[in-house]
Amino acid sequence: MTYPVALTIAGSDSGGGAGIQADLKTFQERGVFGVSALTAVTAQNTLGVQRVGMVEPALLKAQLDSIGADFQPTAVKTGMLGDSFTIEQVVQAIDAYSWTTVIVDPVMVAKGGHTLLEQEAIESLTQLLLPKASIVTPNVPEMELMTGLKIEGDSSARKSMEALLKSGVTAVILKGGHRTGPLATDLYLDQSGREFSLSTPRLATHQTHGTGCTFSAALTAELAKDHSVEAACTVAKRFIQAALQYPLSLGAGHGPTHHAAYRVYGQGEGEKQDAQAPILHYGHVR
Ligand SMILES: Nc1ncnc2c1ncn2[C@@H]1O[C@H](COP(=O)(O)OP(=O)(O)O)[C@@H](O)[C@H]1O
Ligand SMILES: Cc1ncc(COP(=O)(O)O)c(N)n1
Repeated sequence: MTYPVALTIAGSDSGGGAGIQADLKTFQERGVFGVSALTAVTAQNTLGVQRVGMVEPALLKAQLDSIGADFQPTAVKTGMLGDSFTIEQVVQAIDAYSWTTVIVDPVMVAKGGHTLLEQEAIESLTQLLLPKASIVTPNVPEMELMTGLKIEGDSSARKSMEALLKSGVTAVILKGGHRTGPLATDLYLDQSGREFSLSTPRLATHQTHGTGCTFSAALTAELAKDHSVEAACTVAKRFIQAALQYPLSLGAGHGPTHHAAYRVYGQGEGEKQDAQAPILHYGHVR
């Protein structure tokens, strides 16, 4: 059996908690070989983003072609894409190399408020990239920007998921980090009408830099190993919960999550049973 390969197409975070760095650390933790194509370089730390430079288009294309010519990634993840032109290039590579399992984390704004996707590129993302995607994993602000619908409760959350499915994406996971309440609940809905939710206790922490990248990278790794969508979502939720629960306390701002925590502190099995294991609910997303 060949070792599974996962590709991340994303920006570099010099602070190591988000972006390409979070993705590759997570891929390694989950036992897949990570390859990467950089879209942008950010000068960034736990205090914020100090500078952003896009990778020149020909160099991005060369990276995608190098990977496409020599590897067969069984899952591909996108993170920070920056602008419309980059999105178009990514779509071309998906077509050219027939990458079929594509997870889109629609990164738009960093936790510190810095814009990571031009406003005008949101339309390219929903119209060009989402029709090629297996799963899109927006947080609440990203969902509101993509659909133009305000999310105030569970019924508006569900409506916005239905609206986003019209883009042609196979499945939507609406992440619950930006909502309130005792549980951090992620909602899943797909084109076939299958739905479930994953809940864990909401942790009181500011060490949340890169949560979205880490969650979607864990999801991508599990799908690269050909695990079912449901099993992959469950592992991703456990992985991010452990990463938030056992912080490293690095930096003076929004610190990174602990990418090794799931392996080191518990995987919700046997003796290592994790009290924070997610509650999986099937049926109607309220
Ligand atoms: N305080 C928290 N406690 C527990 N889980 C959280 C917390 N914040 C975020 N999560 C989880 O982390 C993952 C990423 O969600 P979110 O923070 O909304 O994404 P993003 O980084 O894109 O804003 C989701 O599974 C979400 O439920
Ligand atoms: C290169 C890069 N990609 C993604 C994020 C989003 O992560 P977060 O929302 O936690 O700031 C980021 N800050 N930097």
